[in-house]
Amino acid sequence: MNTAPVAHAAARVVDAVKVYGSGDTEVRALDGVTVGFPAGRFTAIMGPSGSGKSTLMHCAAGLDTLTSGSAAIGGTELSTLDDRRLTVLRRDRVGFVFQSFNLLPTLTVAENITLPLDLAGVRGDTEWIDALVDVVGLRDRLHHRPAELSGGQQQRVAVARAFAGRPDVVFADEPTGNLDSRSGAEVLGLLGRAVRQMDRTVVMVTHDPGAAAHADEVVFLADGRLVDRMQGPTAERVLDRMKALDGARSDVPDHPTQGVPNTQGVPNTQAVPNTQGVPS
Ligand SMILES: Nc1ncnc2c1ncn2[C@@H]1O[C@H](COP(=O)(O)OP(=O)(O)OP(=O)(O)O)[C@@H](O)[C@H]1O
Repeated sequence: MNTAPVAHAAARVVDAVKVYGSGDTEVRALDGVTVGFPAGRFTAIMGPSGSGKSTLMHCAAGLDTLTSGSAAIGGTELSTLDDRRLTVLRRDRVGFVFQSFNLLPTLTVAENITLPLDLAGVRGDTEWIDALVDVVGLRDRLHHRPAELSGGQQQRVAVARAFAGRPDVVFADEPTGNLDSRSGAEVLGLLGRAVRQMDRTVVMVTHDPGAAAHADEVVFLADGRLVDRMQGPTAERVLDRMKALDGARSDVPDHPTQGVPNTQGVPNTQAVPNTQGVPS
């Protein structure tokens, strides 16, 4: 498996290690992950519960720091930034979409979309924002407040807000977790369109093979390690891969040195399970 950083990565981590706690309570959430998220692509991060997906996303996005290794956004090493510069980088160069929408209830749809720009004191590119409003299909809702919208519409506002400042990369953490399947598919379609039609970059954590199938590529984590990458995923292939990872994990107590089965025929050099940090 090729784990070298991608040349034109919008974001990447190299030899990423994240350890929570110490001594008996130590959890090695990331155990030497090297992965690049290519610019202009939609990448999904999948893996069993507790495999380190959220930790990887948070560290790659500058929301949390690594214990060792490095993380970069668009060529800027995050470890070289003090807190103020890191805050500015997150504000100006990273967009976020969370499961819980995180809209401000007192602001209108239009105000929520431009909030990051308003906080930064910049006007933003009005043509770009206008185009975004059409892409997310909210033109007739611009003066509504979040409570007057469906969950799917609220998440579409959050998607528009994430892209409003043309960030280097948008990180989405289970963006369809609170949506019914139809609204979820709409939001995933939007993320895909933003990447393919508007040349954006998206990195999405998901549990859902159907959601991952909207991505260009899926990276799989198991026990804090990168164990596989899949180009052009389908829900069926992702599901098969996840079943293999889950099966491997349940084998861990009996076979502590056994690697994760690899159904893709890809050499699997990093697949020794980490028995630390695996929730029961
Ligand atoms: N703040 C924390 N303190 C201690 N341990 C943590 C902390 N955050 C995460 N962990 C542990 O790190 C490991 C990876 O957690 P993480 O949330 O990244 O996994 P995940 O793949 O996103 O899981 P899920 O799919 O269940 O959301 C788990 O064993 C988890 O219990």
